[in-house]
Amino acid sequence: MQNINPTKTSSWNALTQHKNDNLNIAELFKADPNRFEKYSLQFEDQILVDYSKNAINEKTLTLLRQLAEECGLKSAAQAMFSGEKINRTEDRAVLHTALRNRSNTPVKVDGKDVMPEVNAVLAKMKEFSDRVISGEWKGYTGKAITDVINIGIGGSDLGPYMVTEALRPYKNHLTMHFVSNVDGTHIAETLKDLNPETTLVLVASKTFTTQETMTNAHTARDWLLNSVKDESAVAKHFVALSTNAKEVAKFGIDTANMFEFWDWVGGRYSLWSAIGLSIVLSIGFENFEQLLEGAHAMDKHFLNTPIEKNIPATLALVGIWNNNFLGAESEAILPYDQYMHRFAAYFQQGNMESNGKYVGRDGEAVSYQTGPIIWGEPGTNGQHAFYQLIHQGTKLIPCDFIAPAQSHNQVGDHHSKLLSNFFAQTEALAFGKSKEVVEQEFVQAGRSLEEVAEIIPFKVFTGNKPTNSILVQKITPFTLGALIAMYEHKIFVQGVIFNIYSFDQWGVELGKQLANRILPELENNEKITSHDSSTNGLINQFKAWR
Ligand SMILES: O=P(O)(O)OC[C@H]1O[C@](O)(CO)[C@@H](O)[C@@H]1O
Repeated sequence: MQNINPTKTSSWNALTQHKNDNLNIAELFKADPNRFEKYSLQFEDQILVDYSKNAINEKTLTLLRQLAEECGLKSAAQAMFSGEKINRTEDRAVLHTALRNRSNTPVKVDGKDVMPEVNAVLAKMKEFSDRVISGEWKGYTGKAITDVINIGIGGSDLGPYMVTEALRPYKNHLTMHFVSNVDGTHIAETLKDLNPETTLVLVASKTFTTQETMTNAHTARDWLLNSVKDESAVAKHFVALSTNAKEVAKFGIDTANMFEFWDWVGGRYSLWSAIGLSIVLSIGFENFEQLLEGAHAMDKHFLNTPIEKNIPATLALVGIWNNNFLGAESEAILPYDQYMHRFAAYFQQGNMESNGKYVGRDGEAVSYQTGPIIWGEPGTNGQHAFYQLIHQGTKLIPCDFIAPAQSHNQVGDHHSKLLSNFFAQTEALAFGKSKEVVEQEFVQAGRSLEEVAEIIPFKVFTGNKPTNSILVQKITPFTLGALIAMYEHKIFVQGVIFNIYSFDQWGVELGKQLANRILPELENNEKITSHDSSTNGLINQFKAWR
């Protein structure tokens, strides 16, 4: 991938000037009755992306598209899809798109087509999951599996957990559990009600060396062996999802029970790989295939659609406008769908671990903002918690509102009420409420303006808060796959323009290193003096109190 400092492009300069036009969303709507038609896009007649409620006009979009071109977006996308080693700092290709390459066209890494291996692992996942779901796979004492625990963290947890929750309406009889935290409470609370004879444990770890996961996996293994007291039981109750056969064997899992993936799958992009086995066990292989199909359809859209109609690219560019020119520091993802309650958490890792970088592709510190802070919660819960600040605070927080038109649970008028909130919020954020309207409302309520003069300012909403509305016909495996891929590509486009390496994560290493240094210091009662005074003080107080 090329090394292009975005701030040195002519479009960046022009965008900086254009910011001074101080676009106002309400005025833009007043001036153009066709704004929705112009600034909304449809995907396969199932996903509508309305980005019209942003402070953008034709000039903004033209300049942003020019920026993408000047930063080499097209060739970068080709490079990723064709297996070039765009993850330079780890010398790896980035091919989560190959995992869902339903067209099965060859994709080469170092001259070797990866598709036969991808298909072989998918076939193994199908065969295994069919046996577990049907009850043919028996535990050590001959009983069928009733519960599955996925032990993993980060990308080996967030993706599978988010998807199994989002697709709960498709799930079968198996009960899924996800254990990620090294806090013993997580595994203890999970194992408390489970029967080892009917529990299957998936140890999900790309590296198979992650402290949290390996600690939880050993605890689960001890729990099983305490109950059945025969090492051979492990083969019936433990499988590994990993790239590291050597460590899997060391742990005691037969590599026949290992579902492989490869170093060209980034952890936070791995739910499409063997890491998705918990998804397959939860909703069946055919539904998992639909998830892959949806993502593949979005991949093709991203790769082949001109930038004017390209959904991930458009969302990325509008995001850059808000982040780099209007000064927004964060972005909220707000699903109006209870099943999608982990969607924001999933893309917190997806986006922040990818684009939370301060060093550009030239090895120098960048002089501009890179990835935004991602946060969010499901719809109306957020309204009663943090929306106050989005509406009337001093910070600009662009929001993505996501909602299904059809609910999986048609309970009374719940869905109309939910969606009325979904529509109302973006309208309120964009258009606000002027002083005149506040006064009018008081007058209509029979109050005199003198009497209420003091409180009027507090009731004014300035509006002009940017939002995207993403309306999905129904959350199905296919549309969910497409939605996830849409956000993945948005992150990719932004990383290209930020001129950073989006697929490494060196920033998580220092904390891990220091924790490994501190761990032995906690194993005795000696006073610690090897750190700064704060860290020494905290460790010593911990030792006194434990
Ligand atoms: O799958 P593994 O190797 O256990 O890693 C888990 C997570 O840890 C990280 O490396 C960050 O600590 C993530 O990128 C990854 O998703």
